[in-house]
Amino acid sequence: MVTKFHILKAHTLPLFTLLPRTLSFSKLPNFSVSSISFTTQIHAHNQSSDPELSYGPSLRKGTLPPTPISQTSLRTFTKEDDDGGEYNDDYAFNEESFTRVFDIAAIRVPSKDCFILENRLRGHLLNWPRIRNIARVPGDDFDDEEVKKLVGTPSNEDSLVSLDRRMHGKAEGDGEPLSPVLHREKLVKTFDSVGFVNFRNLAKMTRPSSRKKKMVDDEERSGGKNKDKVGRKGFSVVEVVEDGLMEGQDLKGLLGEGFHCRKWRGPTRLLLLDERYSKKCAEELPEAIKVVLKETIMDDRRSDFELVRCRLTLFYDYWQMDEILEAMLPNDIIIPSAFETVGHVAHLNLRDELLPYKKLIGKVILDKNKPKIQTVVNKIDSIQNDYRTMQLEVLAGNHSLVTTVVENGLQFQVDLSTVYWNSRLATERQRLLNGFTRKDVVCRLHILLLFCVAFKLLYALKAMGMHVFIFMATKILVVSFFPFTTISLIHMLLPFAGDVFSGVGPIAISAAKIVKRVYANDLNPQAIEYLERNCVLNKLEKKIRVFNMDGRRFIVSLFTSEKAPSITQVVMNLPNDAVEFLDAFRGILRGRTKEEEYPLPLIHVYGFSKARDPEFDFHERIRIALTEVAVDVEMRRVRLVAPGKWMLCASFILPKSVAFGKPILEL
Ligand SMILES: C[S@@+](CC[C@H](N)C(=O)[O-])C[C@H]1O[C@@H](n2cnc3c(N)ncnc32)[C@H](O)[C@@H]1O
Repeated sequence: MVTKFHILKAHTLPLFTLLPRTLSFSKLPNFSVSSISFTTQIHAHNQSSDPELSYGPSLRKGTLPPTPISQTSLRTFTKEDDDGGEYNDDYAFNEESFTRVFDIAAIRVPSKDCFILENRLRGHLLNWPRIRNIARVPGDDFDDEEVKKLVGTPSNEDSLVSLDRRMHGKAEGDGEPLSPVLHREKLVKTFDSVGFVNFRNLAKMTRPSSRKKKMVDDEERSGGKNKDKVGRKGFSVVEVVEDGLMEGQDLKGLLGEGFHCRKWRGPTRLLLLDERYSKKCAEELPEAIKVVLKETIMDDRRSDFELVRCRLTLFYDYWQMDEILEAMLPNDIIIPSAFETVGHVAHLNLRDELLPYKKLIGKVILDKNKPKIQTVVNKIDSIQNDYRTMQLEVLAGNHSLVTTVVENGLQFQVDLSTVYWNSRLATERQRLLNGFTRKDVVCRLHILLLFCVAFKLLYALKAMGMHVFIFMATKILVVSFFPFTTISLIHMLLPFAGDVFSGVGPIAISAAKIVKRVYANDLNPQAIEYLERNCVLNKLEKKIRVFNMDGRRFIVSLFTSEKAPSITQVVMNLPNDAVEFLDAFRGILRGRTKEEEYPLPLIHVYGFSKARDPEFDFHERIRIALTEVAVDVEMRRVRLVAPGKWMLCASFILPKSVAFGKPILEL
């Protein structure tokens, strides 16, 4: 899977500066340097001072928080070196420098009206991505003063304590019998885990849900750092700075003399207003807001509105990956545009100019894509070895490259450091396998159906005593199905497939869901290990036979065995070299009797071509490898792998003259 995260764009605004303060090199594996230390110093801007800045949240707007950046947020990464010793990969990554504070205005409304008003005022609300227009602040559900008034003024300190205890559900000890709920709560507190054995339902009711538990765990891990943050992921917080915006300018001006600004009573919510109204007083707010609020008051005389000034703080977690990277990387660098994901691994292919920032990029990608992404790697070199494995460097996260990929409903375990895997080929594999269904099963089922209908007809004719017709029908059957003799019938009922370069089995295992049996082979013993695991993982081990040998030898041994007549499809997915292996098919059926009855396999071979006419070029190479003048090939472009370099798939029925010809190979 490829994740796009940014349109290529060099940033132009000079408001940001990344100051690679110290670049201390001593022990990095390939550079003979070990640590790169950066401190980002990103200048926030007064949100309203630059009219050129567009609407919406931006790291280039807002202000920095008043408190100084703590040293604890400067993270140091420690990892093991090749000899098992630890070394510091020290680069300071300052998450707090991405905190931005925005001054905004809000209307405090009764909670019962908030959704209706949100709908009606939508065009005038903040409408920032991932920030809800309706905000909550601590204490917006209760008015303690009001509750105390209702209960009566407590006479002394003891009764105040008692009142407080009751308001917070701790009624025990003040003489009142416990309510059933409080009684249950008390029971829960006094039970240990053994006690739950006798009270299973109680345990179920009181045990925190796994989600809640996870949130608590996260809270503990962050050392309470997120405690004061609100929002879905704790990435933002809204605080009321000033009640009643601007001295003496309450909503009377906005809503007319009949409106009296009163202290808030009962549950309330904040409707965050458009950032353009942040400094506006009540009179300056648009007419539309005034009309809506007036109508609401007319409908319900108890409704109150209050214009308040708020502070909206957005933390590191709020900003998108591209915003953070754009802020951190120097202005003249184009930030990475995409990465591929393989299970929990994000796979980058960084350009040279990005290599000094690779760890920073890795960390941002990891932070912004957790928990799905657990590891970020960079491809070090182009694929050059026989097993087509990639050399990868772990940039961030855990160092395990063993991951599980789900493709077309099947699971594949892979170790990216030892086996080949390419998620980009998922669609191609599916397309190829759709062809399997059509040609091997559907078409064969049609023929079988025809057989059944014909025999049923014969039976009916016999029952009716129409012997002349039986004779004629039998004759037609024999003539029309003459080519389908015993071997052909086996072939029809048991279509088998061969995968010469199977890797960990994405094609072989998917094919096993369609055909009767698959013979899968790979030269890489590690790939074979994972192929076997994946067969079991997908409960298809009974339908797949696994081989670990050279492709040529595999082709020859497959077709010299008694399974040969059943092999209907052969896949050869090793685009760099597969075509060179086609010579193995020459003479594979030589010496077989009943030559004309032998069904010939459909071969799918992949290849690359940089030629001007890639199809012609690839066709030529196929003909040369088979030493055959005429081969009827169906050719398809799969994808452009590099500028001017196509990956192609050629499918053709193995020509009889090749299969029964003189072998080129002596294995
Ligand atoms: C491009 S990968 C394709 C794997 C698989 N079909 C897939 O789509 O993921 C090619 C595979 O061929 C294997 N291979 C390379 N040379 C081989 C050879 N001479 N004989 C058999 N397998 C070979 C490699 O180990 C690798 O797993």
